Amino acid sequence: MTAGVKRFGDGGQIAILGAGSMGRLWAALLPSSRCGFLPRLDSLGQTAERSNIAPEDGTGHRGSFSRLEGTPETRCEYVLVISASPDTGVARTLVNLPWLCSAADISLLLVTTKAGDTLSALESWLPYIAKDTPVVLFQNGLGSQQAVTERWPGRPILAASTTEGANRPEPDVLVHAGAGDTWVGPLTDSAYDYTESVVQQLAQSGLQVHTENSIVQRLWQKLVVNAGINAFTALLDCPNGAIVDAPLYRQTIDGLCTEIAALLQANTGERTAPQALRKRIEAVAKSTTNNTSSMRADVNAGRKTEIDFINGYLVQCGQRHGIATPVNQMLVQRVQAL
Ligand SMILES: NC(=O)C1=CN([C@@H]2O[C@H](COP(=O)(O)OP(=O)(O)OC[C@H]3O[C@@H](n4cnc5c(N)ncnc54)[C@H](OP(=O)(O)O)[C@@H]3O)[C@@H](O)[C@H]2O)C=CC1
Ligand SMILES: CC(C)(CO)C(=O)C(=O)O
Repeated sequence: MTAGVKRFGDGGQIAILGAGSMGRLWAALLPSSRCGFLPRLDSLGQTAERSNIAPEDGTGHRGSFSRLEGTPETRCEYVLVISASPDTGVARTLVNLPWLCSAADISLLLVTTKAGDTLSALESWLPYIAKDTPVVLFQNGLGSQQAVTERWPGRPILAASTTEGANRPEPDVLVHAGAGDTWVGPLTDSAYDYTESVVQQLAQSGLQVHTENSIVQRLWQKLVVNAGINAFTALLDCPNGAIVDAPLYRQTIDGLCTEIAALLQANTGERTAPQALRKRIEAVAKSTTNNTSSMRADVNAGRKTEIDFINGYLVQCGQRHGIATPVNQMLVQRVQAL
């Protein structure tokens, strides 16, 4: 592996695939002259059929995106509400960014779809994007990242793990609800040389962005917390802090942490006692006591949850390593039944 820092077109476009809460947050804070959203190609089927032009078979270097030729540029407008800083109070800014009609000039791709949508969203766009364009995956949980790197092992693919919090109380309002940290690191071999440059570019947002060469380890740390909080909040329909007193949680958390400790060791080599994991989960539940978790929000809005990439991923790991995961299985089944 070479140790150099790869420069890539700093003047190129930063394209965001997934114009939801996370995508809109980064888009609003990165330099606006360089940012735009990639539309859903599935919703543009008619345009694609009419143009009748196929992508350059996997070379991705064609420099233009024929499918959307003739499509007028449309804009995505929303209000960014920053309630993250107790010092500055609430600030509002109008954001107006393009839906991109061309993939020609993309020098960095941020993927902010939900975990379950990531592979198909990338399947539709990557054939048009240059093969040396770094792709940063922002999904929570694990499993979707591996699916992407197995599908495109030669591309520079990175992952981000973030504790930023964003939500959309209304379609055209994006609330930056909690300032946090974002760690970015390489998943594929060719991504190593891009990491510093990607971190520098993301840091232009003003958010705290750090290089993390052990990004999978970092994703596991977040997975542990999500596995111990999200499903309980969805099943109990309560804010994060309320789970710790609920009988369902109190009766199953030690069993859950025993499963996670064994899986953590089998997958990453990290040895952490189940009690320490429980402490970590409860510290986050208490520090985010009034939060509605993403899974509770998804269930209440009738959306598909990310359970398959959180407790469901742990069940799959258990099957691979011969580790029993009855509590994780119970949580997956019960959330799926909601
Ligand atoms: N929000 C947060 O605070 C945090 C989120 N994360 C993680 O970030 C990821 C995104 O979360 P979040 O932003 O909240 O989710 P959202 O549901 O708000 O956004 C996902 C977006 O992806 C779009 N999308 C889905 N499929 C496609 C496709 N094929 N092509 C183009 N766009 C597509 C959706 O479009 P449509 O609206 O049309 O369905 C939606 O706008 C998740 O994995 C989440 O766990 C991590 C930390 C914090
Ligand atoms: C840490 C936690 C539980 C905060 O709400 C989260 O990441 C989520 O809701 O998905």
